Amino acid sequence: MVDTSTQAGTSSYRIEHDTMGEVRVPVAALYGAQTQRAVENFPISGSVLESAQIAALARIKKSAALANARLGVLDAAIADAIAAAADEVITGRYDSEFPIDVYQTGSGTSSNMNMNEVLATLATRSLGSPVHPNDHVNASQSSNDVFPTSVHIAVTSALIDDLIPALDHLAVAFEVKAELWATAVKAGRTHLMDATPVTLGQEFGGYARQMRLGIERVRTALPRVAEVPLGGTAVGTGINTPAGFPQLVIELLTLETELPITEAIDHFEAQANRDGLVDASGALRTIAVGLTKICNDLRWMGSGPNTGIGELSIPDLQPGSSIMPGKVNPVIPEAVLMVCSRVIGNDATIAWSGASGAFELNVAIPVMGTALLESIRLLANGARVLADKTVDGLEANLERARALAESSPSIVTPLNRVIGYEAAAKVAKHSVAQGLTVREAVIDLGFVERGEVTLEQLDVALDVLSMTRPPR
Ligand SMILES: O=C(O)C[C@H](O)C(=O)O
Repeated sequence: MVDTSTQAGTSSYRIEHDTMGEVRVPVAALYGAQTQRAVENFPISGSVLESAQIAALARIKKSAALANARLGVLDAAIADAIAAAADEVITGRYDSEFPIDVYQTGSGTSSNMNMNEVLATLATRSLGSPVHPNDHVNASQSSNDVFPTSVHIAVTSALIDDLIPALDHLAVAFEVKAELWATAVKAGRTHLMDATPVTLGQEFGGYARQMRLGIERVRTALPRVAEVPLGGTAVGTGINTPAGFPQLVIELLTLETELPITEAIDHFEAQANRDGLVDASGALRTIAVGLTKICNDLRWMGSGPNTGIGELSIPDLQPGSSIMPGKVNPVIPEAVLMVCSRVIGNDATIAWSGASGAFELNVAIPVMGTALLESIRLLANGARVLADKTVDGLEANLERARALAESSPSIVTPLNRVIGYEAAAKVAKHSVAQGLTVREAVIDLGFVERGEVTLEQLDVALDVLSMTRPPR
């Protein structure tokens, strides 16, 4: 397809052809006419495909070339040249040859053709005879099965290799604190109002479990993300593939990626929607919702130093204010809160895009892939940063935490069973109104004098630590 002649005044370009005619392409580019058209058609976001997805596309092309050779569709030398070219692209050294905007054709055809053109150029060079982007590199394939498969592969890999280990790392950090603070009593709070006591260990154990459930949610979504449409070609029928192609190409792809990729059980389902991605994003949204709550808890507990709750000291990482000297802020929880905002926003994008299909094809796949890969990266990095730069270094202000627990009027609750709910409510209100402890308020209101409760009963009932361990 390459016309090596250059026109006067266009020496930095070469002329390429496609089925629509001639296109001027930068002289050194490995890509061809269709990529150049897409670059010019979609100057929208300035964001291109993630490197992980480019590598996944190249792995698919390599597996397809080898499968095609084995099934007699491609000459072995051409297939080997394509596979070798794909290996080079997988290293990332040619990422700049993939300049097409994410906001492009909804099937990802432009990016599929970009890969076909780059591999065709590299394979042509190494083979010394023409390798065609469509006839050879794209043989037995369509963008409609290849491009979504590349998203699913990149997402599967990122979930297994990045997100799950990062969430585990954060869960361990919470578990360490849960054990350390097993008896560190503090005020419970519901509706942001004083409630009965808990321990810091109980709260942090809850956070750890929340992260472990997040891992379970991701693991549950994984098999559906790893089920790929490759082999269905244009509409799921597998038109233009040799018999046995889907099974063989996916077997080779599994070896190539070392991921638990499986062939779609129903190629029409797998091609017509991207529910697996919507599902995975839902798991990420739940994790982001949980992390938002946890980061806010940490900020509240670390608020102060003098006018806040101050049960925790959050590690000082950097001066907080350009104007208020000595002020230090909870910068990591704030950063992670923004991560969560983005993940929740990306989930809305992914859900809406997931609905953007008709009949045999979804037509919002590039943005789904990019948003999902971004969410995974942000959550994985955010979880690690939160663990290493905040949770690990948290210190409990044990005396302050206990004093606040003891000052909660809700510690009157165990007295319900001794003096009744209504009398206990009077005690709670009296303690707040008069600035007394609950114990003092009980005595002040004459409950001991009247023999309605003994001092020994009071000591047992008002022990804040024992309130954190109700009999089971
Ligand atoms: O690019 C292709 O292989 C197919 C395209 O997405 C289409 O369905 O029109």
